[in-house]
Amino acid sequence: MSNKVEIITIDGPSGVGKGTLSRLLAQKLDYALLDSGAIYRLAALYVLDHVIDISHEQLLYDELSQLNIHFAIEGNQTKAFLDGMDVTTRIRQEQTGMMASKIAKISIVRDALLACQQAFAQGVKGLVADGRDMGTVVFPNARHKFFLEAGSQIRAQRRYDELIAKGQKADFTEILTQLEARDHQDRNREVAPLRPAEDALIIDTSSLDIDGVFAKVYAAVKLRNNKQMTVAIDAYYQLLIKAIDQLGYAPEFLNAPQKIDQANTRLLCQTRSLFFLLTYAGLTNTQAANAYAYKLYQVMKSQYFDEQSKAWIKTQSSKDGNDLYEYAFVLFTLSVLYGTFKEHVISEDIEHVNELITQKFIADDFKALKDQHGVIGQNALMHLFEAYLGAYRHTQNPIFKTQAEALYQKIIALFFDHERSLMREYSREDKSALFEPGHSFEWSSLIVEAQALGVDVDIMSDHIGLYQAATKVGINDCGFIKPNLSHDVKDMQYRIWPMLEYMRYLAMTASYEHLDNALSIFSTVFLKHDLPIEYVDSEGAVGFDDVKSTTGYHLINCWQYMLR
Ligand SMILES: Nc1ncnc2c1ncn2[C@@H]1O[C@H](COP(=O)(O)OP(=O)(O)O)[C@@H](O)[C@H]1O
Ligand SMILES: Nc1ccn([C@H]2C[C@H](O)[C@@H](COP(=O)(O)OP(=O)(O)O)O2)c(=O)n1
Repeated sequence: MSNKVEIITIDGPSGVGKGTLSRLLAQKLDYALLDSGAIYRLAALYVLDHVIDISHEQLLYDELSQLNIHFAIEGNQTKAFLDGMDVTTRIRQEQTGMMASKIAKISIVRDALLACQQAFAQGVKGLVADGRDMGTVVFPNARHKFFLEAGSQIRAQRRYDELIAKGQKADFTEILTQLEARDHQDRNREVAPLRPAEDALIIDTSSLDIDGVFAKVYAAVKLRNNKQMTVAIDAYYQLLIKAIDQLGYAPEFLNAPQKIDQANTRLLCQTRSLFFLLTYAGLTNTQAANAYAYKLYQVMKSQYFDEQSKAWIKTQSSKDGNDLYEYAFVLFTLSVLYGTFKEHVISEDIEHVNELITQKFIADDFKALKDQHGVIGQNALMHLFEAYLGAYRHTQNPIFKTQAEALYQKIIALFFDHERSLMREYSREDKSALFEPGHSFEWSSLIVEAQALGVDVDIMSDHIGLYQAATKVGINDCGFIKPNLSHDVKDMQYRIWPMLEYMRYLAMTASYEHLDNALSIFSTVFLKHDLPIEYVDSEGAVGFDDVKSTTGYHLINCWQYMLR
């Protein structure tokens, strides 16, 4: 982001807690504070005091763009002044608020007050901006955007309690009616209506107290500024593009492309690297990353797509020979690619690979997989489910929603262990069945994502239960969440990807406290020289100091939710 001043925008309806939160944040971070509502209220008071005809737009613009206002901090109160007069109490009266909301609908008024609001970001190291359109209009490039929500009853109750606490008279019904009228006016106006910016984090404060809201927002700001993760992602990106420049495709071992063998050209590396590049480009606005992604797409297609039969074929086998796994990644990656480039040819590719998967695996109820392995890899089906979600998200084609729902039912029947509340690794009733916590974390995230997309995942919608069960396994059996590496665990149990999947779920569900903690463990254990390292042994030593192309997928997937 080009902005050097760190700007945090807090938008939302009346009584949701914007002002309270903004003050706390500004204090904690030692940033300046913009209460834009107060500016609209000062303008409203000016209009009321001078009996200005608000239908006379030119007059309104001339007067309001010259408004003589200032704020002064006295004790723990911010006082507002209009033409040198202290009007702190008067601007808080509801009739002033109502007039503020009324003039706020007029486009020319918003124009007149824009420069005055933006000026708050000058000459300060940081700014917390509280209002209705801070993230959408006034500071669209702000680094951190939040939108607070809460039901109108709750918000009216807060206002009521506030007035009673101040010893003032209050009528709940009247407060509620006025608040809803103002909400309606603010949300439905044509110019700069109250709505969350696309990149804002929406926080429902209904069941959170002030400390709870503050903790969430403060932690989210800290996470977004998490330098180590950002540095690791950038280092990974540099390594990846260097390898592509050298070889023309994505190799399996990014830091040792000399380890080239047949497997290095496999489809999977191309898809995951492509996903990394596209997501990286989206998050950092690096156009070159998109160009590399497109290049890999062409490599992938020239090597693995048969123009004559219009089929994706595998010319080289992956390590585990699990075709579906790779095809699922092709479908997933092509969907994200389509989301970026919107090319017809990519949507045709999506159709081809979807057709192939349906014919080769779904039509015979995965018999081909069973014959091949005796067991069905839960992981391959999970990635197919993920691919259907991605395809539905990026193409909006309802067929993928239907496919996702059908597959989900199938997977739950095959793999969900109701007793342990975990996903089993193998389909057969095998006593040695594995419970890989990393995959259960991935499942937890996928359920959250499916729910957000409106995909029916009712059969096992309890992602929290799944996450908790997986956390227990993760700590007790694998130990990867623990910072202390000296206790007795099997070698190679500290793997980077389950840790990243654990963190992705925490980021998706905004469990910031745990995430912050996990991140510090992650950066001390898994980052060496800023690069994400695959394995650490039970002594805490780096087992494999490889940087694998597959890690990029987990890394960027986690990061993208940390930034939301
Ligand atoms: N999360 C919360 N839980 C309970 N009360 C809150 C919360 N946030 C704010 N309040 C109280 O609600 C009232 C309105 O908050 P305020 O910050 O003025 O809202 P806004 O600026 O969005 O209109 C205040 O009395 C404040 O102390
Ligand atoms: N950025 C802003 C801030 C306030 N307004 C308008 C709409 C609001 O109803 C009024 C009063 O805002 P204020 O934030 O003081 O209101 P509350 O404290 O939330 O009740 O001003 C706006 O349109 N844009």
